[in-house]
Order: sequence, then C-alpha cells, then structure tokens
Amino acid sequence: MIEIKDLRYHYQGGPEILKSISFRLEEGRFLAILGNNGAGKSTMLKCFNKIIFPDSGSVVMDGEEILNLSAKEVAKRIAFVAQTVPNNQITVHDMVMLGRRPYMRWGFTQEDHKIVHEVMESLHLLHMRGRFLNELSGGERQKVMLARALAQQPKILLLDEPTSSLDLKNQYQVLQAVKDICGNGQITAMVVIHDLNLALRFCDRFLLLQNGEVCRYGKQEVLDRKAIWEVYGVHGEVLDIQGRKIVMVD
Ligand SMILES: Nc1ncnc2c1ncn2[C@@H]1O[C@H](COP(=O)(O)OP(=O)(O)OP(=O)(O)O)[C@@H](O)[C@H]1O
Repeated sequence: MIEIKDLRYHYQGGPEILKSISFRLEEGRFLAILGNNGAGKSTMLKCFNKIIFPDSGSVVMDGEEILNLSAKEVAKRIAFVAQTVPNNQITVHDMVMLGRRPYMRWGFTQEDHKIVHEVMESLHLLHMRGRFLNELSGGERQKVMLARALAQQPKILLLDEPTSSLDLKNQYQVLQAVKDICGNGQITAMVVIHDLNLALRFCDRFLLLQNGEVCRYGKQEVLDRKAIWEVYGVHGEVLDIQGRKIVMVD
C-alpha cells in the first residue's frame, strides 16, 4: 500500500503546481493518471520517488516514509520510467543491467544476470541485447527503459507516458506486461497516459488531475461524460461494448 498525503509542490519562483494531493493505492493495482497538458502529472510522479522534493506532505509505503530514504533505498522500492528516453552509446543489455545497480556491492552477481535475462525475455528484447541504444528506434528505447525499471524489482513502478512512441502491438504488449506483474501482486504501477481507451483497457484505478488537484479518483466509473468534459473540455461518451468500456469523443 502506498499512501500520498497532502503533497504540495512549486518550481522555484513559480506558482504552486501540486495542491494538496492525497490518495492511497493498494498493492497490485494499476493506476492511470489522467489529465490535460500541464495539469502536473509528471511533476507528481517525480515527487513520489524524490526526483524532486515536495514542499510538504508525505509518501508512505508499507508504513515507511519514502521521502526520508536515500536515493539508493528509494530505487530499491520505486522505479521510474521518464517521458524522455536516453539516447546513449550503451548496449541494451548494459542499460538494463543498470537497473540492478541499487543492489550492487562488489559487482553484479549471477542472480543479477538472471533477473536481467528474465526481464528482457518477458519484454521480447533478448534479440537486441548487444545493440546500442542510440541505434534503436524511439519505441525500442522506451521498452529498454521499462526493462531497466523492472530489473530494479521495485514495489512501485512509475511510468510517464510509456507508450507514446510505441506502435499498436507494442503498446498492448508493454501495458499487458505491466498489468500481468500487477496482477501477480508483485508490483503496484502508476502510469501517466493520454489515451483513455488504453487506460480503460489495462488499468483498474483512475486518478484525474486538474490544475494540480485530484478531481476524481476511483474505479473506471469515475471516468464519465462529466469528468471528461471538466478535465479535457470535450464531449465524450463512455460506451459499454461487450463488457468493455470505450470512450468516444463527439
Ligand atoms: N522544470 C520546470 N520548471 C518550471 N516549471 C515547470 C518545470 N517542469 C514543469 N513545469 C510546469 O509545471 C506545470 C506542470 O507540468 P507537468 O510536466 O507536471 O505537467 P503534465 O501534466 O505532466 O503535462 P503533459 O501532459 O504536457 O506532460 C506546467 O505548467 C509546466 O510548465
């Protein structure tokens, strides 16, 4: 269980971006964080794992205050896949190995190599393990960064628009992989995502952020016509087609 309480944040010299964010998420859930551009979604994710330090509030996971932990200890518990993916001259294998760094003592162990192999296999990356990151497509790099995050074996996985460069098949493959590990109860995931239909297809909790405030939070019922209008300013109908919810914009 992760509990966020009264989180506030402003960038230096700017207005308050996050205004008293509070919610709790049980283990194994897959949360979609939705909202218009500039609502504060990325800023909020970055506060959860101390990439930026909130002005006030707390992030408590299993009774432990995350904001009091060192970066290394945070990395053992929370992994983050950023919106922009790096483009370095490093092999896919070595990039995914970096996910094991928080656990490293004198070097990588057999166990580290085994974990990295399994993660790459699950994301269908083994065939490109020797290729350099800067020679891959944006979508391929996005998958590598997800693999690195999973290699961290975090309890919480934070994903900032992880499917933005992926083709249809890879969008489904990546979100299904995250859903599966959440379903096994191994991980709790939060994804910032703009595609409401992908969110409805894969996520089981929904948080709508507006102007730095939580305006809806809960199961898929919170994503209704009124909420879509309030948050995005468009008329959208939520249809039930063969038991599956689909958003159609008028
Ligand atoms: N480093 C920064 N310095 C100052 N202001 C920033 C910085 N990063 C973001 N902001 C501002 O904070 C606000 C929230 O930005 P944030 O990136 O969190 O929004 P978002 O909801 O993730 O948007 P998007 O959907 O476009 O990615 C925006 O007004 C943005 O201009």
